[in-house]
Amino acid sequence: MAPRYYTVTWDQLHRDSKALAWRLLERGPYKGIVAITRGGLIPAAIIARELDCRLIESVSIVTYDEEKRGQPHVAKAPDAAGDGAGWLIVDDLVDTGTTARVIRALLPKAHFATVYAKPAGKPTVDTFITEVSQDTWILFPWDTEPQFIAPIARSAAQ
Ligand SMILES: O=P(O)(O)OC[C@H]1O[C@H](OP(=O)(O)OP(=O)(O)O)[C@H](O)[C@@H]1O
Ligand SMILES: Nc1nc2[nH]cnc2c(=O)[nH]1
Ligand SMILES: [Mg+2]
Repeated sequence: MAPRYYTVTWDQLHRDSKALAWRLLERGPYKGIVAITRGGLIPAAIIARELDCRLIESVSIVTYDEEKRGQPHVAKAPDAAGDGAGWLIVDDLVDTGTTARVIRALLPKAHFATVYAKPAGKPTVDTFITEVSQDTWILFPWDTEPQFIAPIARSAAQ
């Protein structure tokens, strides 16, 4: 079945990431933030700014090639962060929870937060802001660009 799409604009991503920062504030302070590249980098930057956190670590877990899911592969493990105690992990979303399970194995004591969550991934995340259905594919601002769309009257006539 073709997925439905949920398009997230820069403004919306900024607003949703700030909402996540508000929720995370009461659980802090954190020793630092671990951003899961690449999707977690922008939310992590916004959250780091709001939580006044300057220590940012990155982990690269590659699970998808566009919309096709493969075996998760750790392209870069965390250099610092130990077992994750006192650290905050940030990603843009959880879908199946595959990436989350890999990061949890690497940093079992960290707090894991995402901006968006789908039902299958929800049990793997500690804090998130917006839930979308499992058959929805989230399109981030970096996945899209504005383009010409024909007037409704013209496209309806075809
Ligand atoms: O819960 P899951 O089913 O594992 O899916 C969620 C992960 O998939 C996407 O990353 P992706 O592997 O596409 O890499 P990217 O962040 O570099 O685009 C997204 O940024 C999450 O990290
Ligand atoms: N952009 C994007 N990447 C994903 N990786 C896993 N699920 C998704 C999704 O819904 N949107
Ligand atoms: Mg990712």
